[in-house]
Amino acid sequence: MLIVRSVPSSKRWQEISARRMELIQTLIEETLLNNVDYIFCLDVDSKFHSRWGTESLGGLVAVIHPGYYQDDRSKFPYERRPSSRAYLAPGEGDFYYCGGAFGGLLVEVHQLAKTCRKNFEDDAKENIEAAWQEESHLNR
Ligand SMILES: CC(=O)N[C@H]1[C@@H](OP(=O)(O)OP(=O)(O)OC[C@H]2O[C@@H](n3ccc(=O)[nH]c3=O)[C@H](O)[C@@H]2O)O[C@H](CO)[C@H](O)[C@@H]1O
Ligand SMILES: [Mn+2]
Repeated sequence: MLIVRSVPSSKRWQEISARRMELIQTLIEETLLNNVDYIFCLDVDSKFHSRWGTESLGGLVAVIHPGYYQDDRSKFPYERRPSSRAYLAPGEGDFYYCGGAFGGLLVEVHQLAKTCRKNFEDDAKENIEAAWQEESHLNR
C-alpha cells in the first residue's frame, strides 16, 4: 500500500530539505509508533543500482555520501563554526554521511529526527544555519 502525503512548500530549498526531520518525527509520533519496527528515509530522486536487503536492518543506518567517500576526513563539509549545534571539531567524525538516505529501528530514527530537528531549530533562533542543514546535524 502506498500513501502519498503532501508537505508544505517553501521558497528556500534549504528549508524544504531541512524540514524532513520534523516530518519524520511527526509521522512516527502520529502513525508509526508501536506499528512498525524499521523506517528508512530517502530522497525522492534516489536511484537503486543494486540489491538493498535485510542486511541494512540495523539500529541506525546511514549511507556514505557519494561525493566524499574517497576524501580525507579533513575535506568533509561538516559544520565548522563552533556556534552551531552541528559543529564538529577537526579530527572528529568518521565518515561523511548523506542526508538523502538513512534509517534503522523506528525508535532510534525517532530519537535522531527529534534531535536533528531541535538542534536545527535552536540554531535558527540564534540566526545560524548549518552548512548543509539537516545533513550537517545528521553528521553531528
Ligand atoms: C545524496 C544526498 O544525500 N544528497 C543531498 C544533497 O542534495 P540533492 O542534490 O540530492 O538534493 P535534492 O534536489 O534531491 O533535494 C533533496 C530532497 O528534498 C526533497 N525536495 C526538494 C526540493 C523540493 O522542491 N521538494 C522536495 O520535496 C526531495 O525529497 C529531494 O530528493 O544536498 C541536499 C542539501 O539539502 C540534501 O542533503 C540531499 O539529501
Ligand atoms: Mn537527492
